[in-house]
Formats: sequence, C-alpha cells, structure tokens
Amino acid sequence: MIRFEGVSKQFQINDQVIQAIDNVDLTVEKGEIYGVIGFSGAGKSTLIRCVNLLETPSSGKVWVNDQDIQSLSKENLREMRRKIGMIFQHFHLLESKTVFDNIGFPLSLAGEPKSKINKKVKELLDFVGLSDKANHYPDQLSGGQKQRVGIARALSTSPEILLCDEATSALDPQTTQSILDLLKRIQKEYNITILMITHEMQVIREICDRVAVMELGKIIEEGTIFDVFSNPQHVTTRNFVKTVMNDEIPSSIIRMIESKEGTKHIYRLLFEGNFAGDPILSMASKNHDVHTNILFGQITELQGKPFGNLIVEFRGEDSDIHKALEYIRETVGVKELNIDGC
Ligand SMILES: Nc1ncnc2c1ncn2[C@@H]1O[C@H](COP(=O)(O)OP(=O)(O)OP(=O)(O)O)[C@@H](O)[C@H]1O
Repeated sequence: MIRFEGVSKQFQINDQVIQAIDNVDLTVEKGEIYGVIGFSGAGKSTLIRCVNLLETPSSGKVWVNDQDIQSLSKENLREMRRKIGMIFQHFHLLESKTVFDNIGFPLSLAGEPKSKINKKVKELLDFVGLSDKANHYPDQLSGGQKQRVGIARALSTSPEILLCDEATSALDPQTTQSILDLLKRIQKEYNITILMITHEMQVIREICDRVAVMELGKIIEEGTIFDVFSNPQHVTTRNFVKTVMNDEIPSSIIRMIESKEGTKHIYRLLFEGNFAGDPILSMASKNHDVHTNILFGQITELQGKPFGNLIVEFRGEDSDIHKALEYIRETVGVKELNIDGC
C-alpha cells in the first residue's frame, strides 16, 4: 500500500520556484494497478519518484506499507527500497553487461550468493520470455525485449511494489500491448501493487484498476476506470478520455441525417455497463413494429463491462416508436439526438 498525504514538492532554479507537486493526497491499495495520467510537466515523474525517495517531498508524508519512508533509518530505507522495483521509459540497462547480469545486478549489489542469483535470474528470464537471450547484450535487443529485461531486473529483489515510469512510451502499439499483458501477469501471479505514470489513456484503460488525473502538480480527478471514463468531470480528463473513446458523430453522418426529409427519430443509446447482451434492438423492432437503422456507434469494454453508444434512427408510427423506446430504456440509456451531435 502506498499513501501520499498532503505531499508537495518545490524545485528552486535560481530565484524561480517550481511547484512540481501541490498538496497531493492519494492512496494506492495493495495489489491494485493504479495509473496517474497527465500532460508533460504535470508532476507525474516527481510524484512517483517520491515513493522510493529518489525525490524528497518538500512537505507532506509518503507512507509505504504503513511506514513513513522519510522517518526510516538509512539501513531500513535500503531494505524498503528492495521492496520497491522501478522500470523506466528508456530502460536504463547496463550496456556492458549481459541480459543475465543486468537482471541479477540488484542481487549482486546486495551481496547475494551466486547460486541464489542464478536461480532467481533463470526463473525471471523464463517469466519474461527471454531465456534464449541470457547471454545477449542490451544493444542486441529490441525495445520490447529491453523493457522485459528492465522488468525482470525490477522483480529480482521480489518487490511488493512496482513503479512504472512511462514504461511503454518508447514502444510501438503491439509491443506496448505485450508489455501491458506482462504487467497484468505480474500483478496476478506475484500480487504486486503497481503504480504507473503515463500520458497515454490507452495504457490506463488497458490495465489500471483506478486512475488519477494530474495537472499543474495537483490531482484534479480520481476514480475507478469505469467511473472516470464513463463520466469524466474535469475538462482535461474529458480530453484524455476523448483520445480513446471519441463519441462525437462524424460530420458525414451529421450531413446525412440533416439531408433526410420529414420527421427524424434519431436517438443515442448509451451503454454504460448495464447491458447483458440481449438483442434489444431487434426485440424492439419486432415487438413494436418499427424499423431501426444504426447510423454510427462505438462500443468498447471498460473493466469487463460494455461501454459506448449507438446512434440509431427509428422509422415507423410515432406511437410505436414511443413504445419501442420505452422498452429499450428498460435496459440502456436513451437520449434524443440534436443534430449538433449532443
Ligand atoms: N530536478 C528538477 N529541477 C527543477 N525542476 C524540475 C525538476 N524535476 C522536475 N522539475 C519541474 O517540475 C515540473 C514537473 O515535472 P515532472 O517531470 O514531474 O512532470 P511530468 O508530468 O512527469 O512530465 P514529463 O511527462 O514531461 O516527464 C516541471 O515543471 C519540471 O520542469
């Protein structure tokens, strides 16, 4: 468990004071994957670096497993740091050491016996799928493979917490996916608490349980992935959500709707985790003698629940359409559509 309590951090450059973190309160529960998202300069890196005291807060407290880390003795802090692994955007591998030695490096530093290092490194090489690369050097690896080495190295001391600093930002989408899958496996199999910072909402959506949005050093919004993605409150959060779940209707569809003559019965059906898979449109159509025409839609999955919307045109008698909509409303949200797409 990680808890930030009124944490602030200022940097001073000449006579200028930079407020990198501003009175942050945040709790990451044991075993969850918690994401912090924000634009460049929001304070994410500074925040995550306060967990292992790579940065010292100017004020406030950081608790790790109910221990105030700033009150630890040097020796206890060293011990605590062994429980906190970290992975980085640019991997930070030692170029002159093999994959095997990179992974075993934290254990060598801690003076662990060779037999223990060998056993642990072999287990981790297998876990991250790099057993055949043990004797390769970092410059012989792809970005994704390098990050796997970084992850294995972070796991070598059997940490309880893994800090991920933009761990997938240097990777292509396919490799990103494989690294995210690996992080999910780590959470499940090792029950590790993961705190990750990123500027990619896709990454948050993919694996996090909860998310905090940071701006100008403050947490401006926080919640479960489902709540934040389905009902973002702050304009910055809405902009992040839009990058992965754009519910604006394309202009070609709006033009097509506008060109239709006569009364238009066009509705937005909102799927917000409340849909059990019944064929509601075809049932509404069959039971109430209306025709339905899906004009546009985007349904995705958030934390295992369907989320999104469909823009549907209904044709038929007004009274039948009314009854069909009543039936649909029992299952999903229904909103009449203004032509401006709202
Ligand atoms: N060591 C430092 N000295 C001075 N200013 C710093 C230092 N580290 C960070 N800052 C400043 O603190 C603010 C927050 O930076 P931080 O790196 O935490 O943001 P970020 O959200 O991680 O951004 P990015 O994604 O670009 O790394 C920025 O204005 C940055 O310039």
